[in-house]
Amino acid sequence: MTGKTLLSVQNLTMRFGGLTAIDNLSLNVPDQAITGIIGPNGAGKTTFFNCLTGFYKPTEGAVTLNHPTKGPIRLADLPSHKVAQTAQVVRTFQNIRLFAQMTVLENLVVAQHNALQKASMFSIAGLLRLPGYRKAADEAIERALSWLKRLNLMDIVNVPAGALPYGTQRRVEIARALCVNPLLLCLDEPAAGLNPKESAELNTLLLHLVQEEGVSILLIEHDMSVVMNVSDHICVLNYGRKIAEGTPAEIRVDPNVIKAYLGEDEDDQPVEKAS
Ligand SMILES: Nc1ncnc2c1ncn2[C@@H]1O[C@H](COP(=O)(O)OP(=O)(O)OP(=O)(O)O)[C@@H](O)[C@H]1O
Repeated sequence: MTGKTLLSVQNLTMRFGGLTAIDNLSLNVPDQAITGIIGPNGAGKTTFFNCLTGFYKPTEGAVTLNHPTKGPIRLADLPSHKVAQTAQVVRTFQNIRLFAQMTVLENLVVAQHNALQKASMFSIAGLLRLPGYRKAADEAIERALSWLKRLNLMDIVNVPAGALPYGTQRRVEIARALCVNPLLLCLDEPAAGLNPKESAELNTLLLHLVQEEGVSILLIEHDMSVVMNVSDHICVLNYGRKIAEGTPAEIRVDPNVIKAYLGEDEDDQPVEKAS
């Protein structure tokens, strides 16, 4: 952790008609750390990500990314495709969104379409394969291979994504998001569908990304074996409101959290897996 705040959320509210999905949320997301976002189903976690990444325009409030070289960027001022490019805030989704028929490498290169499109001058240079476009295409492949190496995925470079085991597909999704060079990586339930061994491997990967690669992570997760083991800081939402914030040790014993989430009826309990 650098002690700096990477993302400031101030009085964020998102309403859908009469339903308040995010209710006056304020939160400081630390730089080079993992911040867990937990809460029962419908608490507003994914809506929060949708507000960050420009998919929704918040009803009220502001989210500011404190960019190390560009200064403060108000995310709501950017069109959604610029949030990744300019503010370097990148997300993954609850359900896997890889192109199943494409190889792992192709999936990672396609993710860099913004840079390639710019270099193609929106088709002419690309069609003629002019040097500027070729350079951008080579760099996209190099960047993809570099992340695949760092994430130990080189043995599946040419395998169609759809043929991979579920846990590996999740890893490829994270590699693909990293190709966009995020400062803040927003992961929406990356442990969903993973077995305990895969969850433990995910923990190692997330800690590596923060400690060795300098990425900051916002992590929505129901799997407590992941969120409690890797988070530096946790924010708990319930009905769109922040009901607690603190270290994993503080959150585990917080009476409001136990009542609203951790201590629910057996059927609704978040997944506690041995790691
Ligand atoms: N586009 C939308 N239109 C109307 N209501 C919405 C919309 N998106 C989300 N909601 C509602 O906002 C509330 C919060 O939903 P959200 O998906 O953010 O919760 P969540 O905490 O991510 O839940 P889960 O853990 O089940 O993924 C829910 O009541 C949901 O039905």
